[in-house]
Amino acid sequence: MSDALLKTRALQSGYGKTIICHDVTLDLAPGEITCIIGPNGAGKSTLLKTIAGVVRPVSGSVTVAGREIAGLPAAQVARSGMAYVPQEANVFRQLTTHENLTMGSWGDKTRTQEACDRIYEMFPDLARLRQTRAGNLSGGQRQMVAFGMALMLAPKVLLLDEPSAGLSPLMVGQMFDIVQRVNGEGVAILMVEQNAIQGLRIADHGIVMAAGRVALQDQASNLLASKEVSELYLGSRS
Ligand SMILES: Nc1ncnc2c1ncn2[C@@H]1O[C@H](COP(=O)(O)OP(=O)(O)OP(=O)(O)O)[C@@H](O)[C@H]1O
Repeated sequence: MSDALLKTRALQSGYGKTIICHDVTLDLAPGEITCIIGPNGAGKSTLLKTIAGVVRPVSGSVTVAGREIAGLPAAQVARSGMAYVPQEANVFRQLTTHENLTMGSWGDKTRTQEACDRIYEMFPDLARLRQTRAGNLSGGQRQMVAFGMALMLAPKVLLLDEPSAGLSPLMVGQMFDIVQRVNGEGVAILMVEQNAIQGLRIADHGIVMAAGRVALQDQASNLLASKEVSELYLGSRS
């Protein structure tokens, strides 16, 4: 796919001398959702961190809109139009919701306020909790603050590491609705999800990672329909 917004080519990365991600090649087209699934320890989070610039690649390439970003520091990666929501340690606990949202903003008060208003409209809970310290929020609410912080950057590509982790079943549904809404506004999303069935249901494409490699990639609907994928990775559907 030559018109992909985000591409990785033969990407390798890991920690110290240990290579975790091997030869990862993937494309994310504009406006699409791709969901990465796979067993614990498969290297899904490491892959996302590598694309985000948090873990340095050993070799290979990452481009956003044709611009090479592999090996750039995370702050420069953010300027490429890509935002990353990590799974943990993703907010400043001493700061309020509102302070978290506005801390990375660009100084123009009107634009910052407009961006905040959009986030508060999307996450009514955050509007209600705007003066609450993030440390006093639930895990799910903190996840929403982190999501909001990423959206303040008006990204073209959003990397989400397990957006539904730790959420109640009701909030999982809400979170996936929000992911779809953000995508509906034209943001391409690469998302890691343990909640594989729900993640694939809202995705265009799916990637199965196993032992640090892309084991399978296909349209999400094909992965959902596949007996092999279902038996190995999706668990019970009941
Ligand atoms: N900071 C680190 N230093 C060293 N090894 C790490 C580090 N983070 C992860 N690993 C190792 O890398 C491997 C892949 O971990 P990773 O978190 O990327 O997998 P994952 O597919 O996201 O798993 P999960 O679904 O459990 O979150 C694991 O063996 C893990 O122990």
